[in-house]
Amino acid sequence: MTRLFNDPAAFADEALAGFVAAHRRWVRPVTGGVVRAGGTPAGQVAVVIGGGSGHYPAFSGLVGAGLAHGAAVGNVFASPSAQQIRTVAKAADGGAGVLLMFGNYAGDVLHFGQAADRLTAEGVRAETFAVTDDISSAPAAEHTKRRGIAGDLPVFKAASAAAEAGLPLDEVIAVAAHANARTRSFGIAFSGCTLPGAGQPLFTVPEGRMAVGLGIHGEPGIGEEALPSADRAAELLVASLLNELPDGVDAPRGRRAAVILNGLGSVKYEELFVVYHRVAQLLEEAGVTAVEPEVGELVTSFDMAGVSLTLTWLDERLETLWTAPADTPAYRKGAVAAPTEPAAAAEPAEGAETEDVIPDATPASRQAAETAAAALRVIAATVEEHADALGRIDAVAGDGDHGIGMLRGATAADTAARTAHERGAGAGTVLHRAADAWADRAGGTSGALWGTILHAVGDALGDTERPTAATVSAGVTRACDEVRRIGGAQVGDKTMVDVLVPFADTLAVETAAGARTAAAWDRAATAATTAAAATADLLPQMGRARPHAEKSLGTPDAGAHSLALIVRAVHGVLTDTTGEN
Ligand SMILES: Nc1ncnc2c1ncn2[C@@H]1O[C@H](COP(=O)(O)OP(=O)(O)O)[C@@H](O)[C@H]1O
Ligand SMILES: O=C(COP(=O)(O)O)[C@@H](O)CO
Repeated sequence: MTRLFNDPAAFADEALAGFVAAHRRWVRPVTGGVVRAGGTPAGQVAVVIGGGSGHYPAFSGLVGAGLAHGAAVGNVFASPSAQQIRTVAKAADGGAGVLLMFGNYAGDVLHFGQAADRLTAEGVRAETFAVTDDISSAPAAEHTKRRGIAGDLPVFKAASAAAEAGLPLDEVIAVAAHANARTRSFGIAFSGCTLPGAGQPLFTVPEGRMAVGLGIHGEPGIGEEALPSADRAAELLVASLLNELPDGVDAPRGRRAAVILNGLGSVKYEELFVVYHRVAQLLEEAGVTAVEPEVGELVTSFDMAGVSLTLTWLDERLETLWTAPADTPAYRKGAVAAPTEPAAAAEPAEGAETEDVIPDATPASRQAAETAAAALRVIAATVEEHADALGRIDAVAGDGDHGIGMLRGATAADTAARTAHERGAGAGTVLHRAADAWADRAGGTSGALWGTILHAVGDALGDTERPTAATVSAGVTRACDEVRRIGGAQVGDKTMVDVLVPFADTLAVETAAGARTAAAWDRAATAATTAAAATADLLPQMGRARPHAEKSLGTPDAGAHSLALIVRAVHGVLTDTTGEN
């Protein structure tokens, strides 16, 4: 249970403010997160890590000499937005490029990828790297689909130490890839976490049982077993990792490994030590030398009761990087060198980058903008009405935050759309402003995808022409193509794509047959509703729910369901404002 909070929606922001107040020796706040208080030494590659809140000390607690140069901090269990990541990276850039590092989650992949694109376009060389250490989240043959859990730390540390040693960006990336390929984690859980303000945990484990193969967002385990003794738990963890050695490590005997026994939030340190006692014995029996082991809370999940074991199979180079000094709020070892001259702080003052000019629009487009703004109003109201239910659907096999994220995004989009409309914007600009606000405020997978959808429709509508059924349909088709392109999901993967495709296709068919906008939209929305319900029979192949595929059978996909609710509600606006049907 998370007991101490004010407004649950403000929890992540308030926690970050308190963290900064307590750790000014190491960090300074910037828009979207924190950077090292002393800045990045000039000419050094900056490693910017990030992810959702709720995992402390990941990610802000790992910023400091020898470790990250900055951290982008998202809302609870949601990736930071591309805009947040961009501003943190610009503030951290020391002139030698930026490596953006994160755990492999759909939202993080989308937002960090978009941030890298924007940074590159602005002249800052930026690359991304996703950590994939959790062996329970996909088979070895599909290791690129694996999640990042406590293995984040040794991979971040290897890359950061390489940057600190003055290596150029390409070599820092190669170090990250090598460390990641040699890092494996496996975990067990005894109870789920309760998000601030939530009445119940994201999952429960029956008395006397444990979940095997935990996630760090309250995702239920992939299996369940009888609760073991501490020694049995240690045996399961060690055996699971020794069972899957990385390429280049033929046998454990004679090897050296960085070892992390990680508590997820409410397992006491003494319990961890009891488990580690047996872990250390087992590794020794297997002939593995544990190098500077860490036993404690390094990547958490609020109050989740669980523990994971991480091994990074070291070679000489990785051992040097693992044992290199570090000095951060939550992780310290050795003595770090005195800071060298930092690069000049590069964060632009908020709002100072470009003057906020609303592009010219024709009267016809400004009139259409009224409909667009009204649609955003209805979307926000619809999401608000269904937010709790969306969270419950998402909690079945995901992280339970779909309602929260959608509400943050839709509310921000509504405000941005209304403001732009009041300032005389055309339909395209209203939708672009709404898109940016949604993605920036919500973060997470759905934030990135809804930002993409609204942007694509805005592109099609523009600020000049009076939108027709054909331009609206073209915009929706474009949105559908873009979502498939950036997310990589296909129909049948149990995502919002299962609804977006029939919605776009029906709209196109009806429009080509001569239907007016509202009538075509009505039939497309009906197809969307049917398709959303049908996702209940699918097994998820993408996103957070994938490792828990069986659990999600019988429940529709959260993002598919919210999309269907939204397009149905928007039909009311089209009917009301155009009088068509
Ligand atoms: N690769 C993808 N392509 C399209 N949609 C996706 C993809 N991955 C996840 N989704 C959609 O995102 C929804 C979850 O959104 P959100 O709650 O923001 O997720 P998360 O908490 O995992 O970031 C899923 O229900 C699914 O519809
Ligand atoms: O949950 C996180 C990010 O993934 P999403 O896909 O945006 O939910 C975050 O807590 C870990 O980075």
